[in-house]
Amino acid sequence: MQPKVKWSTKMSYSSVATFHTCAQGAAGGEILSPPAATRIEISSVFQRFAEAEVLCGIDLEVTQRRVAVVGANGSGKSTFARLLNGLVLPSAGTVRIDGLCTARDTKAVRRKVGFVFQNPDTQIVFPTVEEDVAFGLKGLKLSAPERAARVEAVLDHYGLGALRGQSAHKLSGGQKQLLAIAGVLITKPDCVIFDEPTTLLDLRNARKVAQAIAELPQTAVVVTHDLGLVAAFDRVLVFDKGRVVADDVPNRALDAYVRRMQ
Ligand SMILES: Nc1ncnc2c1ncn2[C@@H]1O[C@H](COP(=O)(O)OP(=O)(O)OP(=O)(O)O)[C@@H](O)[C@H]1O
Repeated sequence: MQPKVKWSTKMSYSSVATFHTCAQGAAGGEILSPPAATRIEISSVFQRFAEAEVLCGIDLEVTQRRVAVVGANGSGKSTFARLLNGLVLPSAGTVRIDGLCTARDTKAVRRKVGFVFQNPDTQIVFPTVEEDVAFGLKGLKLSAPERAARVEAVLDHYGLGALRGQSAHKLSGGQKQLLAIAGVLITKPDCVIFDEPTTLLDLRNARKVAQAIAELPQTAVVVTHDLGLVAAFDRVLVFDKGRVVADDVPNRALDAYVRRMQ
């Protein structure tokens, strides 16, 4: 049985001086209100790979903006994260994002939900910083000035403006992670999934990425082993052996996790 918690919708992020706001301004649109929080509905989800049952009957409704997923190695966290934008489709059950079914409406879900991988090298595909970040706009119907404005806004926001002509693969680990985040956010997804975004980073770069996540106006679901990262989140899900074994505000959920790991 998963613990039942009555959640209130609240916004824990403080900064609204975000790329989202900047880019809309740069592109000539309205600024002001952040997007509504994304509704994630997961009903009776099982995930099997060959004989292995990796997720065993997950039922969740998520409407908070900052949600962390923690748990032991191999407990199913990344698989869960991949379900949220249709990278993995459930063996049984349904995943809905703002009413869209990941199995049936996969393309629309992918447009809505961005995914930042643990290792930015897997996400960086173009030679220069500017080309790489602009790639996400390829499928969108934008005019050349709109494209240029979005690229400039996102590069400036993540401190990459001066590096725009540089080889993306020559960036530092932290700069690469920020580039990977920029490459996802330039498409303005409603929700962003991060799979262990700070694992490969030193303290300074981990802090930069944590700040980038904290500033997002969108919903963010973050898989992490970095418990400090999630202290100010709205909700923490603790996974163990494919099940959600605690689902609570950070201090209570993290206490439950630490007790399990002893
Ligand atoms: N595509 C796949 N095919 C087969 N098995 C898989 C696949 N993806 C994940 N698994 C298995 O599912 C289990 C859960 O993996 P997952 O990556 O979701 O765990 P995790 O909690 O994110 O682990 P970690 O903290 O180590 O990153 C593991 O045993 C893994 O080997």
